[in-house]
Amino acid sequence: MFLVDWFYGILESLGLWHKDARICFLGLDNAGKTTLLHMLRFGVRTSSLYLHQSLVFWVSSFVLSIFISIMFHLQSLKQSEPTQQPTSDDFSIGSVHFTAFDLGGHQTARRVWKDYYAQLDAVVYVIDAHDKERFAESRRELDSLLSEESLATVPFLILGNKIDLPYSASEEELRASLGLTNFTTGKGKVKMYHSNVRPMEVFMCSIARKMGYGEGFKWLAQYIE
Ligand SMILES: Nc1nc2c(ncn2[C@@H]2O[C@H](COP(=O)(O)OP(=O)(O)OP(=O)(O)O)[C@@H](O)[C@H]2O)c(=O)[nH]1
Ligand SMILES: [Mg+2]
Repeated sequence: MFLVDWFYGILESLGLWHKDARICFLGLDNAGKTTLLHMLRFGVRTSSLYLHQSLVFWVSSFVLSIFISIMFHLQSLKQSEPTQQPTSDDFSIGSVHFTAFDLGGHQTARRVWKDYYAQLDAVVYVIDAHDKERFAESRRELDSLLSEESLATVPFLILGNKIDLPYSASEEELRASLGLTNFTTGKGKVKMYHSNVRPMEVFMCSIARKMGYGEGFKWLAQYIE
Protein backbone atom coordinates (compact mmCIF):
# COMPACT_ATOMS: atom_id res chain seq x y z
CA MET A 1 0.00 0.00 0.00
CA PHE A 2 2.82 2.34 0.89
CA LEU A 3 4.56 1.62 -2.41
CA VAL A 4 1.39 2.30 -4.37
CA ASP A 5 0.96 5.63 -2.53
CA TRP A 6 4.59 6.47 -3.07
CA PHE A 7 4.52 5.67 -6.79
CA TYR A 8 1.25 7.51 -7.18
CA GLY A 9 2.74 10.46 -5.28
CA ILE A 10 5.69 10.83 -7.62
CA LEU A 11 3.67 10.48 -10.80
CA GLU A 12 0.88 12.66 -9.51
CA SER A 13 3.32 15.38 -8.57
CA LEU A 14 4.77 15.22 -12.09
CA GLY A 15 1.33 15.14 -13.71
CA LEU A 16 2.18 11.81 -15.33
CA TRP A 17 -0.26 9.54 -13.55
CA HIS A 18 -2.02 7.32 -16.13
CA LYS A 19 0.32 8.45 -18.87
CA ASP A 20 2.47 6.22 -21.03
CA ALA A 21 5.34 8.34 -22.16
CA ARG A 22 8.57 8.02 -24.02
CA ILE A 23 10.61 10.99 -22.94
CA CYS A 24 14.12 11.87 -24.04
CA PHE A 25 16.43 13.86 -21.77
CA LEU A 26 18.91 15.89 -23.80
CA GLY A 27 21.41 18.65 -23.19
CA LEU A 28 25.12 19.40 -23.01
CA ASP A 29 27.35 17.38 -20.72
CA ASN A 30 27.19 18.43 -17.07
CA ALA A 31 23.69 19.93 -17.48
CA GLY A 32 22.04 17.61 -14.95
CA LYS A 33 20.31 14.92 -17.05
CA THR A 34 21.53 11.95 -15.04
CA THR A 35 20.66 13.75 -11.82
CA LEU A 36 17.12 14.31 -13.11
CA LEU A 37 16.78 10.68 -14.09
CA HIS A 38 17.79 9.59 -10.61
CA MET A 39 15.42 12.06 -8.98
CA LEU A 40 12.52 10.63 -10.95
CA ARG A 41 13.53 7.12 -10.15
CA PHE A 42 14.57 7.34 -6.52
CA GLY A 43 13.21 10.69 -5.33
CA VAL A 44 11.31 10.37 -2.06
CA ARG A 45 8.10 12.29 -1.65
CA THR A 46 6.35 12.73 1.66
CA SER A 47 2.71 13.64 2.05
CA SER A 48 0.33 14.55 4.85
CA LEU A 49 -1.86 11.72 3.59
CA TYR A 50 0.50 9.32 5.29
CA LEU A 51 0.09 10.84 8.75
CA HIS A 52 -2.93 8.81 9.80
CA GLN A 53 -1.43 5.46 8.90
CA SER A 54 -0.72 2.79 11.50
CA LEU A 55 2.47 2.09 13.47
CA VAL A 56 3.28 -0.85 11.21
CA PHE A 57 2.97 1.42 8.27
CA TRP A 58 5.34 3.95 9.84
CA VAL A 59 7.95 1.34 10.68
CA SER A 60 7.86 -0.14 7.19
CA SER A 61 7.88 3.36 5.66
CA PHE A 62 10.87 4.31 7.76
CA VAL A 63 12.83 1.21 6.79
CA LEU A 64 11.92 1.64 3.15
CA SER A 65 12.81 5.35 3.22
CA ILE A 66 16.22 4.56 4.62
CA PHE A 67 16.70 1.92 1.96
CA ILE A 68 15.65 4.32 -0.79
CA SER A 69 17.87 7.10 0.63
CA ILE A 70 20.85 4.77 0.70
CA MET A 71 20.10 3.67 -2.87
CA PHE A 72 19.76 7.29 -3.93
CA HIS A 73 22.98 8.39 -2.29
CA LEU A 74 24.85 5.45 -3.78
CA GLN A 75 23.55 6.50 -7.17
CA SER A 76 24.37 10.17 -6.42
CA LEU A 77 27.96 9.26 -5.74
CA LYS A 78 28.18 8.04 -9.28
CA GLN A 79 26.26 10.82 -10.94
CA SER A 80 29.03 13.39 -11.10
CA GLU A 81 30.74 11.03 -13.54
CA PRO A 82 29.98 12.25 -17.06
CA THR A 83 27.95 9.73 -19.06
CA GLN A 84 30.48 8.37 -21.55
CA GLN A 85 28.27 6.10 -23.58
CA PRO A 86 24.71 6.98 -24.47
CA THR A 87 22.46 4.91 -22.27
CA SER A 88 18.74 4.38 -22.36
CA ASP A 89 16.79 3.59 -19.27
CA ASP A 90 13.35 2.09 -19.20
CA PHE A 91 11.49 1.95 -15.96
CA SER A 92 8.00 1.75 -14.61
CA ILE A 93 6.72 3.74 -11.67
CA GLY A 94 3.64 2.05 -10.27
CA SER A 95 1.44 0.90 -13.11
CA VAL A 96 2.77 3.55 -15.43
CA HIS A 97 5.44 2.67 -17.92
CA PHE A 98 7.90 5.50 -18.16
CA THR A 99 10.74 5.49 -20.65
CA ALA A 100 13.57 7.94 -20.39
CA PHE A 101 16.84 8.34 -22.19
CA ASP A 102 19.94 9.74 -20.66
CA LEU A 103 22.41 10.55 -23.36
CA GLY A 104 25.87 11.87 -22.64
CA GLY A 105 26.31 15.37 -23.96
CA HIS A 106 29.74 14.76 -25.42
CA GLN A 107 30.45 15.10 -29.13
CA THR A 108 30.23 11.37 -29.90
CA ALA A 109 27.06 11.03 -27.86
CA ARG A 110 25.42 13.96 -29.64
CA ARG A 111 25.76 12.15 -32.94
CA VAL A 112 23.57 9.30 -31.72
CA TRP A 113 20.75 11.49 -30.42
CA LYS A 114 18.99 11.09 -33.71
CA ASP A 115 18.77 7.32 -33.24
CA TYR A 116 16.27 8.02 -30.48
CA TYR A 117 14.12 10.56 -32.31
CA ALA A 118 11.50 8.13 -33.61
CA GLN A 119 8.23 7.99 -31.67
CA LEU A 120 9.17 10.34 -28.88
CA ASP A 121 6.39 11.86 -26.80
CA ALA A 122 8.51 14.66 -25.41
CA VAL A 123 11.99 16.10 -25.17
CA VAL A 124 13.29 17.48 -21.89
CA TYR A 125 16.21 19.72 -22.77
CA VAL A 126 18.38 20.47 -19.74
CA ILE A 127 20.65 23.52 -19.56
CA ASP A 128 23.12 24.46 -16.84
CA ALA A 129 21.87 27.99 -16.07
CA HIS A 130 25.05 28.70 -14.14
CA ASP A 131 27.40 27.92 -17.04
CA LYS A 132 26.81 31.06 -19.10
CA GLU A 133 29.93 30.50 -21.19
CA ARG A 134 28.26 27.48 -22.77
CA PHE A 135 24.90 29.08 -23.57
CA ALA A 136 25.93 29.62 -27.21
CA GLU A 137 26.92 25.96 -27.56
CA SER A 138 23.71 24.84 -25.90
CA ARG A 139 21.71 27.12 -28.21
CA ARG A 140 23.33 25.55 -31.29
CA GLU A 141 22.37 22.06 -30.08
CA LEU A 142 18.85 23.14 -29.25
CA ASP A 143 18.44 24.88 -32.63
CA SER A 144 19.53 21.75 -34.45
CA LEU A 145 17.04 19.67 -32.47
CA LEU A 146 14.24 22.15 -33.13
CA SER A 147 14.93 22.03 -36.85
CA GLU A 148 14.72 18.21 -36.96
CA GLU A 149 11.74 17.27 -39.10
CA SER A 150 11.02 14.12 -37.08
CA LEU A 151 10.71 16.22 -33.93
CA ALA A 152 8.54 18.93 -35.51
CA THR A 153 5.48 18.23 -33.35
CA VAL A 154 7.21 16.87 -30.25
CA PRO A 155 6.73 19.07 -27.13
CA PHE A 156 9.92 20.51 -25.65
CA LEU A 157 10.31 21.17 -21.95
CA ILE A 158 13.41 23.32 -21.46
CA LEU A 159 14.80 23.17 -17.95
CA GLY A 160 17.20 25.91 -16.80
CA ASN A 161 18.93 23.94 -14.06
CA LYS A 162 21.16 24.79 -11.06
CA ILE A 163 19.37 27.97 -9.99
CA ASP A 164 20.53 27.17 -6.45
CA LEU A 165 24.00 28.38 -7.48
CA PRO A 166 24.78 32.09 -7.06
CA TYR A 167 24.92 34.15 -10.27
CA SER A 168 23.01 31.58 -12.30
CA ALA A 169 21.02 33.10 -15.17
CA SER A 170 17.50 34.38 -14.66
CA GLU A 171 14.71 32.99 -16.81
CA GLU A 172 14.75 36.15 -18.98
CA GLU A 173 18.50 35.91 -19.46
CA LEU A 174 18.28 32.26 -20.41
CA ARG A 175 15.41 32.87 -22.84
CA ALA A 176 17.36 35.71 -24.48
CA SER A 177 20.59 33.69 -24.69
CA LEU A 178 18.79 30.77 -26.29
CA GLY A 179 16.80 32.93 -28.70
CA LEU A 180 13.53 31.76 -27.19
CA THR A 181 12.07 35.08 -26.12
CA ASN A 182 9.21 35.04 -28.65
CA PHE A 183 9.02 31.33 -29.40
CA THR A 184 7.66 29.67 -26.30
CA THR A 185 4.01 28.76 -26.23
CA GLY A 186 2.91 29.73 -22.72
CA LYS A 187 2.81 28.27 -19.21
CA GLY A 188 -0.30 26.93 -17.56
CA LYS A 189 -2.97 25.15 -19.56
CA VAL A 190 -2.62 26.12 -23.20
CA LYS A 191 -4.65 24.09 -25.69
CA MET A 192 -2.68 23.32 -28.82
CA TYR A 193 -4.28 20.08 -30.00
CA HIS A 194 -5.34 21.38 -33.40
CA SER A 195 -2.44 23.64 -34.06
CA ASN A 196 0.77 22.82 -35.88
CA VAL A 197 2.81 24.77 -33.36
CA ARG A 198 5.01 22.65 -31.11
CA PRO A 199 4.45 23.19 -27.37
CA MET A 200 7.65 24.61 -25.91
CA GLU A 201 8.29 26.30 -22.58
CA VAL A 202 11.14 27.24 -20.23
CA PHE A 203 11.08 26.37 -16.53
CA MET A 204 13.88 27.26 -14.14
CA CYS A 205 14.79 24.61 -11.59
CA SER A 206 17.28 23.08 -9.23
CA ILE A 207 17.13 19.36 -9.81
CA ALA A 208 19.50 18.72 -6.92
CA ARG A 209 17.20 20.64 -4.55
CA LYS A 210 14.03 19.12 -6.10
CA MET A 211 12.74 22.55 -7.08
CA GLY A 212 10.99 23.72 -10.21
CA TYR A 213 11.08 20.69 -12.49
CA GLY A 214 7.75 19.38 -11.14
CA GLU A 215 5.99 22.43 -12.58
CA GLY A 216 7.75 21.79 -15.87
CA PHE A 217 6.61 18.16 -16.00
CA LYS A 218 3.05 19.16 -15.12
CA TRP A 219 3.07 21.60 -18.02
CA LEU A 220 4.50 18.88 -20.29
CA ALA A 221 2.02 16.23 -19.15
CA GLN A 222 -0.92 18.09 -20.70
CA TYR A 223 0.60 17.43 -24.14
CA ILE A 224 1.18 13.70 -23.55
CA GLU A 225 -1.75 11.39 -24.31
N1 LIG B 1 24.36 22.95 -7.84
C1 LIG B 1 23.71 22.05 -8.56
N2 LIG B 1 24.39 21.03 -9.14
C2 LIG B 1 23.69 20.14 -9.87
C3 LIG B 1 22.28 20.23 -10.04
N3 LIG B 1 21.89 19.21 -10.84
C4 LIG B 1 23.00 18.52 -11.15
N4 LIG B 1 24.08 19.07 -10.57
C5 LIG B 1 25.47 18.59 -10.63
O1 LIG B 1 25.95 18.81 -11.94
C6 LIG B 1 26.90 17.78 -12.29
C7 LIG B 1 26.50 17.14 -13.61
O2 LIG B 1 25.27 16.46 -13.45
P1 LIG B 1 24.90 15.19 -14.34
O3 LIG B 1 23.51 14.83 -13.97
O4 LIG B 1 25.96 14.16 -14.24
O5 LIG B 1 24.97 15.83 -15.79
P2 LIG B 1 24.65 15.15 -17.21
O6 LIG B 1 23.78 16.11 -17.94
O7 LIG B 1 24.10 13.77 -17.00
O8 LIG B 1 26.09 15.12 -17.88
P3 LIG B 1 26.67 14.08 -19.01
O9 LIG B 1 26.44 12.70 -18.51
O10 LIG B 1 28.12 14.45 -19.09
O11 LIG B 1 25.93 14.39 -20.27
C8 LIG B 1 26.90 16.79 -11.12
O12 LIG B 1 28.01 17.07 -10.32
C9 LIG B 1 25.60 17.10 -10.39
O13 LIG B 1 25.67 16.79 -9.02
C10 LIG B 1 21.58 21.31 -9.39
O14 LIG B 1 20.37 21.48 -9.45
N5 LIG B 1 22.36 22.18 -8.67
MG1 LIG C 1 24.83 11.93 -17.58
